[in-house]
Amino acid sequence: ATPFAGKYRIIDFTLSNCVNSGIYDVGVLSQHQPRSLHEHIGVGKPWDLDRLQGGVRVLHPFPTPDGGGWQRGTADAIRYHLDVIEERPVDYVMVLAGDHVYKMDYRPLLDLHMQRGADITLAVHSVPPHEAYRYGMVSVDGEGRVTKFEEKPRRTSSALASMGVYAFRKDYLVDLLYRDQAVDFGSEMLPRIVNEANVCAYTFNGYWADVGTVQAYYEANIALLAETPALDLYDPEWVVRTRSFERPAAQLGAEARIERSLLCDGCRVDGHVSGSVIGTGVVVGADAIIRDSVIMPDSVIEPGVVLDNCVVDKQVVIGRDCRIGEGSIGTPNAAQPQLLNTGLSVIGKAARISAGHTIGRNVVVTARSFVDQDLASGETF
Ligand SMILES: Nc1ncnc2c1ncn2[C@@H]1O[C@H](COP(=O)(O)OP(=O)(O)O[C@H]2O[C@H](CO)[C@@H](O)[C@H](O)[C@H]2O)[C@@H](O)[C@H]1O
Repeated sequence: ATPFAGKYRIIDFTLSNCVNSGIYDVGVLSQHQPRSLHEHIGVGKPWDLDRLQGGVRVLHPFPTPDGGGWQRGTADAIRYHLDVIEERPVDYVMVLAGDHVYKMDYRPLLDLHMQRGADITLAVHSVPPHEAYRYGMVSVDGEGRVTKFEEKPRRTSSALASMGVYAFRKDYLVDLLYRDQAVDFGSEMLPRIVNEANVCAYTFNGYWADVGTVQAYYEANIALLAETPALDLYDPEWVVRTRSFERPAAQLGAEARIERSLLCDGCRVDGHVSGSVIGTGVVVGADAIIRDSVIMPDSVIEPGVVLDNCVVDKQVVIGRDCRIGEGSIGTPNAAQPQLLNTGLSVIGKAARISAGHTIGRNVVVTARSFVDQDLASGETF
């Protein structure tokens, strides 16, 4: 449910792909902090998923008599709710990641899956060699059959990443989850079952970003500011739907300057914004400067603040004249290895930073904290 591109949530992309592909029966598996996901999805109205038959439902983990209650991976999460799948009169089930930004019609993938009579069809996307360590890497024979699956290899000769988008024959999925107690598709099941099952690959060439790290999240937001972004959010043929609240138009003061940025409804800007994504309802005070940053909805940047290379979560207040994102880019953040050397500073949800402080790069301020001091590059507060 993390905001993306100022007015969307990341889950909107997958839900919109479903309905734009004619899939109207969707379960959303949640685990961590499900409340905002629940509030966002509600009964599914924005996606036309508020239905008596099918529609969308959020599926939680629950305690079981044998001590279960916490899903240990993607396969385990589906095993918990297997009865929901079993009771459906369908032949095919798609399993989709919820933290990806992409516009994909799943129908050609399903067509291929049916034509080939596959047990599983994996959507694959080419990635550069230095990113292979983040993905399940797939080798495919001349007929499109997956011959090898290596989860997050250090080295590989394959350039095709599994997108974490799977089509299953329902009977195969149900049987697999009963007989195989592995908890994760990518790290445990797929490397094994490519040898015994009919696993096919479907190549997707469109824009696709797994935004599961802060760096990838930031880059995917900033990529929207290109003259012709790879991800077109203005395409009337593929509308990305979201739950939006009625907000007044964005308002710019007499001294405001905005360049190469996205500005959402309900904003009030009096300062200078460049190369940034400014979410719904954000306030940018006079003489504030925001550069190359992502500001999520309803945060307040008070007058005179300077922000560089920041990701600011929702409902944050940054007090007057603070300077964030200064100093050496290379100072590593020991507690947050994924931020190492990215140079980004991250301010967590509803944090308060009192006036006049200087905060360096690679800094993480955790959600709801109150910062009343300077923070050097690489610190976590
Ligand atoms: N217990 C749980 N309950 C509900 N949802 C859960 C869950 N555990 C994970 N998920 C969701 O499943 C998706 C993928 O999960 P992970 O983050 O564990 O895998 P990762 O992205 O590292 O690799 C995976 O995705 C990449 C593509 O991004 C593939 O290349 C790789 O093979 C594959 O393992 C995410 O949307 C995540 O939120």
